[in-house]
Amino acid sequence: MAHPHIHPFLLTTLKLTDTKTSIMNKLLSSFLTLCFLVLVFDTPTSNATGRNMVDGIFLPSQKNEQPYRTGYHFQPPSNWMNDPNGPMLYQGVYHFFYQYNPLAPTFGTIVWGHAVSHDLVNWIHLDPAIYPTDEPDISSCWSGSATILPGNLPAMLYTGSDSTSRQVQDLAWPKNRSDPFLREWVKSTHNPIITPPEGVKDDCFRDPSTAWLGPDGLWRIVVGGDRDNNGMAFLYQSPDFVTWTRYENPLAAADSTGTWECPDFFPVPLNSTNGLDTSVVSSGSVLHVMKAGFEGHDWYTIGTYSPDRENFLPQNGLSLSGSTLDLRYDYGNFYASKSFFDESKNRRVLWAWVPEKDSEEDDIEKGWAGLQSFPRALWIDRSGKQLIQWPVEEIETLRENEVKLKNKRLKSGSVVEIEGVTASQADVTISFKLEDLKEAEVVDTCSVDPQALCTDKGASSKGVIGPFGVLAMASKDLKEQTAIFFRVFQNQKGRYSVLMCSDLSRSTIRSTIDKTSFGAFVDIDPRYDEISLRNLIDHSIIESFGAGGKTCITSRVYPQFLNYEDAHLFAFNNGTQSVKISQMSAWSMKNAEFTIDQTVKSAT
Ligand SMILES: OC[C@H]1O[C@@](CO)(OC[C@@]2(OC[C@@]3(O[C@H]4O[C@H](CO)[C@@H](O)[C@H](O)[C@H]4O)O[C@H](CO)[C@@H](O)[C@@H]3O)O[C@H](CO)[C@@H](O)[C@@H]2O)[C@@H](O)[C@@H]1O
Repeated sequence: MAHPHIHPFLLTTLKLTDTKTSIMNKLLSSFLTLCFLVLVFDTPTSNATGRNMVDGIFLPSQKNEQPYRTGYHFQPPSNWMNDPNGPMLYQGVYHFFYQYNPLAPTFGTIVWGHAVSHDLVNWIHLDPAIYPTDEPDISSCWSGSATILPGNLPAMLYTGSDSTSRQVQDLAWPKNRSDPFLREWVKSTHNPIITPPEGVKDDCFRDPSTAWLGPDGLWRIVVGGDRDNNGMAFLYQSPDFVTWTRYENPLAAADSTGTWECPDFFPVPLNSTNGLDTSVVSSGSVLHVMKAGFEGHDWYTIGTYSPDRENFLPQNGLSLSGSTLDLRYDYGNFYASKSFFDESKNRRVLWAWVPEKDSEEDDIEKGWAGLQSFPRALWIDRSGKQLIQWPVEEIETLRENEVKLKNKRLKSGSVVEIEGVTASQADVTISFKLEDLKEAEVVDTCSVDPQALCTDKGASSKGVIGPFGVLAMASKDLKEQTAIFFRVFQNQKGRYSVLMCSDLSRSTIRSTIDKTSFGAFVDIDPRYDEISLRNLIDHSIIESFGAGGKTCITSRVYPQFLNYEDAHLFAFNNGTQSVKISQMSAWSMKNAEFTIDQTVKSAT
């Protein structure tokens, strides 16, 4: 089916009239809804999505038709998706919005896709919630965040790209608060509520955060941007959510990072895995996290926020910058993340965009691009120095057919198949016990880049203690394999370091794929701690969690073998010293349900 094109329509119409007539809004609204419905309901036979649909439920793709679509990671039925937006819990329903181009599997005019869930696992797709209608967002509705105001009123702040591509901040409200799915949204008549500050380029000012309420009763938000290429989180305050005043100093900044995208700022309690409402202030037992996206990664630092002085002091005293700060949520493909406080389970939940690593031509061919990470709970490590991330517990409802292993020695050079699991859609936890560390290879780990070390010493490069780990999404003959592994080093003073790698160099024999490997150190002492690894494998995505979520690496993989019954899973050890699998549990994962809301269906 030829996809209708929206851009000329939108742009010409708005340039000609440049007004806010309700007729035009209705026309645009109907047109966008129609485009969405046409695309969504084209899916049963469409090769673009590879999904069949019965009674509004997407069934797994025909075997081999769409090998890279996921079984339990969120994605829309088709087309382009990037950042997660405005996640929240409202009347017991989880809402997830996302940057979405309903018209093509490539970046374009962006609307807010919308889906709801009762468990963060199974999702109901709704019509797009926010889309270009008026001058303050006529070119696109970009990223933003939800805040639940007193009286249980959700407010959505987002970036509008106007007709001159100026980035402004806009506000939208639900049209009908008694609808728990909040299907329709209306824009504030005050839009734009914030315009770029003087000295900030029009296209370097975006992505408002969730607001927090200061002890003085004023709301605060941060907005990402830069001045002269120095990235920063501009800080604003408001008494009413409509009138916003900027503080002179940004809440955080770093030199030469370029524009900060999607800043997130939230409190974390010490010595607890719980989350906190965004308005809780720092105290002896509460610290704050500042996160920003730049240079293609999400960076964070932990520190103390003083609302009275209106400043944030990173605990390590360094500025938030890629060159000086080594804290990242994830060391693979994981960007533009956003968290929200889930009061039903007292936890903070994190989402992130996991971009494609194939070519744009490949995306056009498959009819879609972009995944979301599986929602992760996030809390501060006992050390107080870093965050821990772990898939939300609801994921366990998808597990079936557990396969276990205990006290299995992996001799040097061994490759052991883990049989009995659906290797293309699995949840695998494994713990390694090391016995003798004295012979660990000597490397000056302080001066070495872990990603470069992983690239240099991939899974096939023999070591002493490691590489050991798993080979996921592997073909039977191992010509294609993604190795997620550890390798232990010591420095001249005998201090041990554990390197975690995702070696993508042999993940596919296809040539159009970016096969850059990833790596990071894991902050554990292998003399006392076993080394654990969890992998969420889902066709073209592998989310890897080292040491209980201390180090996370998300990878995209596109093996050439097309029959997913041909995917295999192995444990391996390519070090000269043997290692022991103290325990392993692997589950096949059922498909999550992705359905279409009845109102969308009946509207056709
Ligand atoms: O949807 C807009 C919102 O998304 C954010 C954060 O993701 O801005 C993204 C941005 O560029 C999207 C774009 O790719 C470029 O940026 C990516 C990440 O920032 C890079 O990974 C990529 O290499 C860059 O090319 O995605 C398309 C294809 O990848 C490409 O055409 C886009 O440029 O959107 C803005 C407009 O393009 C640009 O300024 C941003 O970097 C968030 O900040 C927005 O609210």
